[in-house]
Amino acid sequence: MSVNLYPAFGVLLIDDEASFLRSFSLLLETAAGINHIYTCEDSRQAMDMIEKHSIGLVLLDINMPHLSGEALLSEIVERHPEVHVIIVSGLNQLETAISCIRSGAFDYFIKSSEEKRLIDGIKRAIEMQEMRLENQEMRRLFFSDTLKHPEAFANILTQDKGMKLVFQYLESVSESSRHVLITGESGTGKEAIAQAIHDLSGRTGLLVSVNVAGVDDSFFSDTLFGHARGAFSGADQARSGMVEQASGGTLFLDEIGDLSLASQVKLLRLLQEGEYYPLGSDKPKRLNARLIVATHQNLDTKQADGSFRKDLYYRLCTHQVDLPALRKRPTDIPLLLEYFLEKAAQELGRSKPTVPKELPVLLQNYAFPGNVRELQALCFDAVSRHRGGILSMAVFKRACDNADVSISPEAADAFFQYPVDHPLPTLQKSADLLVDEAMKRANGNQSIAARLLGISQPALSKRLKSRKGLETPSE
Ligand SMILES: Nc1ncnc2c1ncn2[C@@H]1O[C@H](COP(=O)(O)OP(=O)(O)OP(=O)(O)O)[C@@H](O)[C@H]1O
Repeated sequence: MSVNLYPAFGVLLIDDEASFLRSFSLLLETAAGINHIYTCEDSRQAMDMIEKHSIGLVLLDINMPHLSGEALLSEIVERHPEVHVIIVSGLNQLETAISCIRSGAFDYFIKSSEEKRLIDGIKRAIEMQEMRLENQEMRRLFFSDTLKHPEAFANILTQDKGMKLVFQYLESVSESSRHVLITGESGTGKEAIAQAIHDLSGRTGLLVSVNVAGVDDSFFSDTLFGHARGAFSGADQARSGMVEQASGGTLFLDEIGDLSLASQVKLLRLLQEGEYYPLGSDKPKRLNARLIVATHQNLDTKQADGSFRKDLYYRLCTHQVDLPALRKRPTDIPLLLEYFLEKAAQELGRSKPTVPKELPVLLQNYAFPGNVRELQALCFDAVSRHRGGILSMAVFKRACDNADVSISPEAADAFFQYPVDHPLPTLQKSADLLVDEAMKRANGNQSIAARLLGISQPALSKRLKSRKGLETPSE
């Protein structure tokens, strides 16, 4: 069975004491889940190992025969400045520590250091190295404008630049062990993106999804952490929680913005400690899953009104993507329309209907509060009612007619930002400007423009004709 390696790069332990190498490896694996480890007893072979095994972090002893730790440190810094080196030495000498740090060591610990301090220092170095690699990957993707694994996004159709940047960003952080926060309105594809992140990560475990909206605190603990036998009346059997089921894989917590404050504390503790206790058990278990969380809520507002913990937010937001609403990516609408009509036709065992050419234009002027999910549902509804010939627009028009067309305060503010030093346009002029804008948005289609303006098509046609008459120069 293949095992997930953490971190993605190799960690090389160099020490001439074989027994120390064994116990140190064991400590790194049990206390920090680090299992991508190489060991080296003869410091003369270290440079070859660094090159052969894509080493990103070296944990180096100082006192060694043949080639001392200080000499090796200088060589690593010169030939592989990208590799972080932490000195883990039996020597408790301030001078040596200062000299190593000056020569380029990332940190210095003595072997008898408190275990937690040592592990925290090593984790810090791993995080820094992961961040450096992510930045490097992001730069590469930014300049090449290509994806290494487009297949991971095969189910997320888009030709929107913003979405493509999201894909590139996710590819560059895919191998990181750090958590990802996905925000975006309902139906924008957050769950589909979580699946893509999991596929890209190469993790061999499962993607386990839990919707935490409306879940009370004890149900949350039981669902995530599981319980021991006899933990409460009715717990006849021990049951593993979702954290364990996602071990070696990804745990996806959807609707995290709706999590109760009591459960937020538990989630924070899980992330801080990296371990948890099943209900009724005093044996801790390690968190061995990557966490992805998603919400359609505005977490800034929720932090401001005290309903979402700031410390939890900071833990979750190391990697964050915000998915644009469908109305903000109008070029995706024709693409998704074709895709969902085809899919609906296949599932309903029919041939795909012909799309009237004004349908994409109509939909590009609709706000889509339910985003991609809503478009998908409309397509299925339209195909199921279709009786041959050109697809009727009735289903889509009904959705547009039911839309809330009230202007939001922000839109109203933007609309009335008319420079105070300009004279106001007359009512007639304003109406003409509105008509022009509607015709532009409707791609010249009068019936769609009339809908946008809330008037009938003949009324719009009359208005346009009378304007033409006025514009014709008199002889
Ligand atoms: N770009 C896309 N291409 C194809 N299908 C998509 C795309 N985006 C979303 N979908 C589909 O739309 C539906 C809704 O997507 P998804 O469940 O991922 O949204 P969500 O943001 O998680 O919604 P919610 O906030 O309500 O949980 C799914 O069936 C998904 O497969």
